[in-house]
Order: sequence, then structure tokens, then C-alpha cells
Amino acid sequence: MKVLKFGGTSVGSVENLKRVTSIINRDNETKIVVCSAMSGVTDQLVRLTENIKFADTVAIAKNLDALEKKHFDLIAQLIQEETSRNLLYDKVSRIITQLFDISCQSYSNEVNSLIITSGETLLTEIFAEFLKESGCSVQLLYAKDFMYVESTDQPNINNVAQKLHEQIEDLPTATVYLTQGFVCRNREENISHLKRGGSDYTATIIGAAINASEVQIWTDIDGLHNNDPRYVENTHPIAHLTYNEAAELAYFGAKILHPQTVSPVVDREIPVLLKNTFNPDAQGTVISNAIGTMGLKAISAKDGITAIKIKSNRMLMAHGFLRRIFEVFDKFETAIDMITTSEIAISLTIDDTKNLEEIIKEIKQYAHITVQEDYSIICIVGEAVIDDKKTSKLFDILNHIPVRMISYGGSNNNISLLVEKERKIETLRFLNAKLFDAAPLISAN
Ligand SMILES: Nc1ncnc2c1ncn2[C@@H]1O[C@H](COP(=O)(O)OP(=O)(O)O)[C@@H](O)[C@H]1O
Ligand SMILES: N[C@@H](CC(=O)OP(=O)(O)O)C(=O)O
Repeated sequence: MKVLKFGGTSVGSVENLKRVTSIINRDNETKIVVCSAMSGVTDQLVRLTENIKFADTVAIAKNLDALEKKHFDLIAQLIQEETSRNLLYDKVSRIITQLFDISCQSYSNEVNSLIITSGETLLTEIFAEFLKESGCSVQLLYAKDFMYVESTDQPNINNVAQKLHEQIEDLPTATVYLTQGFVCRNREENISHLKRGGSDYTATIIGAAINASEVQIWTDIDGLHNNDPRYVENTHPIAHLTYNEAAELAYFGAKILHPQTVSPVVDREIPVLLKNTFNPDAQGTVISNAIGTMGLKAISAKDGITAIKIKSNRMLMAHGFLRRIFEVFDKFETAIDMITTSEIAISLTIDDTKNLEEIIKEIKQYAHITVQEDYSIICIVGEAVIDDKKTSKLFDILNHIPVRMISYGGSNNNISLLVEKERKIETLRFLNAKLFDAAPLISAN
């Protein structure tokens, strides 16, 4: 069985849902289809949670009206059968009323999750009906009934597998099982959610749970490109990536893939295909364990990075200094991304500054610490990247852009540079020209 995931853009309009339907109906294989909310809807729901926090009743009502209208319009344009249309209007109204009721409750993590994951429910209720009208044998599965992941970092795949199996067994046999991305249940079995963009991760968790033959992620571009196409011209899709390469690129900002996507499928060696809903015949990108080409593959960038320099109060680094530093970050559950050391100082980066004040307070007791915000990590990825003849050209960047840190050696498929965020686009474009002979240098705007 395969798992197919369609992102917000793919399900964002009547026309696009028709494209998605023809992709789903291309063959008669049984499949699980995971959908995100229509593009823009999760952002709107996040705004709704802000309205609730500020008890802004006018904004809450306005927001919910707009949400209802968007989905009513979709029903009106998509669904032919009048009875089905009316049933769907009722369903959507009921969900909107539930959201209104939740908005009046006291705010909690579960309330937040219930609200921001409701876009997926609205869309799949409507889309299931449309798939039926298209002649597809479809059953709607509710992800909240089987995505008992316990921990989002280390999902309990066996638990999900068992619950999913029970849900499918309870339904009439179908060719397509349609379900929602993003929503899950936590250790306390409360409704929770994966990180933003997490429907990719839903798809691979389900893929692992059913031991799928492959997981297809359908989006609005023909695969993972060698550089960020939002900022750089002349990028190209990469035909094959190893799991390691894809994981590095996703973690370091390649937006097409949620950072945790590949982790559930690596051990099971389930391939992940990145495909374009708007050009289904394009090859796309295959992510698998197959030995691919060596050398430079792609560049990505991750924003929101804080650089921290810690200088020992003694002249030379005393034995145990690094251990003490790491223990502090560990105690405050803060992951370190990049790290470089010299004899008297250590530089590192973090992206989660929630506990930074406490970290600083503790380290200040025995070291001098400076913190600088608003950096970006530029990540250059490829198996044995250092051996690629072109790689050395990246150091030309030093003549043009102040590089705060350089890191290589943690793995042999990643070289990371730390630059000020405002120099990110310039850096991506410069490296594209230097490393891929691709684009003329364009100054950042
Ligand atoms: N390296 C990259 N390769 C391909 N797309 C990328 C890359 N970096 C950023 N993107 C952007 O990611 C977008 C797809 O984002 P995604 O969140 O997957 O969309 P959706 O979930 O709506 O399908 C593309 O349109 C593209 O602009
Ligand atoms: N709708 C959620 C989950 C998701 O994965 O969306 P998308 O596939 O459109 O990135 C979000 O916007 O975060």
C-alpha cells in the first residue's frame, strides 16, 4: 500500500482539488491519502488563537465567518449532488459552532491544538464527498482516532499501527482511505499537533505504521531543488537524495520537507517521493537508501539562529569546561545546531531561545558569554561533500560576506556557514553561482 500526501497549495482551490483527484484515481491500488488544510487556513486558525487569547470577540466572530464562507464556497463549486451539498453545509456549520464554543473555554494547549488542526478536518470532510462523486471508493479516517504518537520527536509507530488497523477494520473496504495531516494525540491522549508543515511527517508516520511500499509527497514544485527557489534563480530539481542528505536539507530549512519527515521511514527503507501536483509526470525527487552520486547536491538556509560565544575565564580551556557547558544546554532542553571551538572559547548556535536567559545566568558564573541574534545557517549538503572539486570555491564567500562560523566534520555530508540573516539571500545566490555554475550573481534586494 502507498501513502500519498497533498499539501496546502495542492488542496487550496477547486481546480487544484480536481488535479489531486485525477492523481489519486490514476490507479486502483489501495492507498492512504493524507491532506493538509487549504493553503492559508492554518495561518488563519493561528490568528484565531491569538484572538481568543486577547478575548477579542469581534475578531473571533469575523474570523469564524470568513472560515465558514471559504469552505461553503468550496462546497458550492465542488459538489454537484444537492443532498450531499446540504449535508456538508451542515457539517461545516457544526465544526464552526464547535470552534466558537471552544473559543469561549479557558485557553489550554489542547484548545490551541483543537483549533489549529481543524482546517484539515474541514477540508477532508468536503474532499471525501467530492472523491465519492468522482467514482472513487473512499472512506474517511479521523487521524485523531489513530495518531497516538505519544511523543512527536519519537512517535510510537506500533501504537499508531495498531490503532490505524482497528480503524480500517471497522470501516467498509475502500480503495482510498482519506485522512488529515498535522493532528495527533500526545502521551496524555489529548489532542495535539505536529510542528507547522507537519503533514509530511504524518504521511511518513503512517507509511512506517503500514510498512508502505512508498510515501509520495505531492506539492507545488517538481521535487527538492539544489537551492531555495524562493530566493535564487536557475535552481534545478535533484533526482535522488539519500535519507541523510534529505534529513540535513530538511532540518536546515528546505521548506518543501518538514524537518522530521524522513526519520520514521529510514530504518524501514521506505522510499519517499517528492512530486509536483501541477506537473505529475515530472520525475521529482526520490529519497531512499540507494547509493547515489557523491559530491555537492544542494544548499539550504535556516533562519532564526542565535549565536553564542562562551569564553573561559581562565586563559586556557580547563579540562571539563565543555562538559559543563553542554550540561547546561542539556538541563534546559536546548538543542545545539552548530559548534566550533578554539583554545579559549566555544561558539555555538541554537534556534530555541525559550530558556536562554536561564542558560546565560548559569554559564555566567564561570565564563564570559556573548549572544547575537538574527543569524542564518547556510547548509551545503552532499555525500562526501568535501571531496567535490567545486567545494573549495565556497571559500570565495569570505571575500564578500562576513562569515561568523564555519563547521564541517560532524558528518561528511554537510558544511555549515553562519551568516547574518540579512546576508542570507546574497549568500545563497553567491554559492549558487560558485558551486553550481548556475546563476549570474544578483545582488540581494
Ligand atoms: N530546496 C527546495 N526545493 C524545493 N522547494 C523549496 C526548497 N526550498 C524552499 N522551497 C519552497 O517550498 C515550497 C513547497 O512548500 P510546502 O510547504 O511543501 O508546500 P505544501 O505543503 O503546500 O505542498 C515550494 O513552492 C518552494 O518555494
Ligand atoms: N496545515 C498545517 C500542516 C501542513 O503540513 O501544512 P502544509 O502541508 O500545507 O505545509 C500547516 O500549515 O502547518
